[in-house]
Amino acid sequence: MTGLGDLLDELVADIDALLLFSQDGSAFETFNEPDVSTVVVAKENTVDADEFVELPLDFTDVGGRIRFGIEGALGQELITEDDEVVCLTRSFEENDVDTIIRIRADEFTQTGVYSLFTNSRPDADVVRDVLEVAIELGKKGQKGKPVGALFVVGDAGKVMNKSRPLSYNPFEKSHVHVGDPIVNVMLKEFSRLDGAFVISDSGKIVSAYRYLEPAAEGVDIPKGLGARHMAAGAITRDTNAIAVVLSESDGMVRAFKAGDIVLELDPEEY
Ligand SMILES: Nc1ncnc2c1ncn2[C@@H]1O[C@H](COP(=O)(O)OP(=O)(O)OP(=O)(O)O)[C@@H](O)[C@H]1O
Ligand SMILES: [Mn+2]
Repeated sequence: MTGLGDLLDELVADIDALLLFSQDGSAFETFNEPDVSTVVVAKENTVDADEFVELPLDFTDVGGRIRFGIEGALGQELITEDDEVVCLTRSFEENDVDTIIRIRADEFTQTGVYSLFTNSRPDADVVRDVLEVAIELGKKGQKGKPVGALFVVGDAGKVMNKSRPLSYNPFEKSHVHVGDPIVNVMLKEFSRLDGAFVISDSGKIVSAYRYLEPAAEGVDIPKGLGARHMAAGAITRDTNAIAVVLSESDGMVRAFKAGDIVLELDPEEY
C-alpha cells in the first residue's frame, strides 16, 4: 500500500487551498485544517464556513462542478490564479465525498460560468430557475418528442426593442414569474411554437414568440449550431441579457453571456 499512500501524500502536499464540495458538518470537521484555507462549495452554507461559494445547480458533471467552484473562489478572491488547489467532491450520487482532484487554479481557461450567476443583469435565482426549466424540458421533451427552446433573460426592454412578435403574446397581461410551478407548465406548453421567451431581470415572463433581430457581427458560435443559437449568442452581445438554449437537435442546454457559451449541460444527466 505504500505506493498508494505516497500518491495521496503527494496529492495534498503544499497546497494553498482546499475546496470542499459538501455541506455535511462532519466532512467539514474532518477536512477543515487550520493552516490550509478551506472553501466550502455547496448549495447552502449550513456549516457556517467563513469561505463559501454558493452552487446554484447540482452540476452532476464533476468537471463542470469543479470549474464552477474554482471560478467562484477566484471571483470572490478566496484563492489566486497560482494557487495549488485540492478539490474534495463526489462522483457518485450515493456518496458525499469520494473523489480527490488536485489542480492549479489557472490550469483551465475560465468560461465565465460563475459570473453567469453573480455578475449578470438578471437575479441569480432567476438564471437558476430558467436553467432548471430548460433542463426539465430537455429531459422530458414535449409529449415524448425532443423540443427546442430559447430563453432570453434580463434587460428585457432592450431585448423587446431588438425583436418582433411572431404571434400573439400569451403573457401580455399576466404577471407571472419563472419558478412558479404553473408557469413552468406554461413555458413547456408554449415552447412547441417558434421564437424566444423574454424574461425580465426579476423573472417576470414578458413575452413568448419573439423573433430576435440583434446585430450579429462578431458573434462566433461553434459550427453545427444553427439560427437559434446564433440569435442567442448575438442578443447577449447586443444587450445585457443572458440566454439559455435547449437544442432540439442535440438535446443540450447551453447558456450564453456576452456572445459566448459559458455553460453546457446534458439534461439526461440530471
Ligand atoms: N432569430 C431568432 N429568434 C427567435 N427564435 C429563432 C431565431 N432563429 C431561429 N429561431 C428558432 O429556432 C428554431 C430552430 O432553428 P435552427 O434549427 O436554425 O436553430 P438551431 O440553432 O440549429 O437549434 P436546434 O439545435 O434546436 O435545431 C426555429 O424554428 C425558431 O423557432
Ligand atoms: Mn437546427
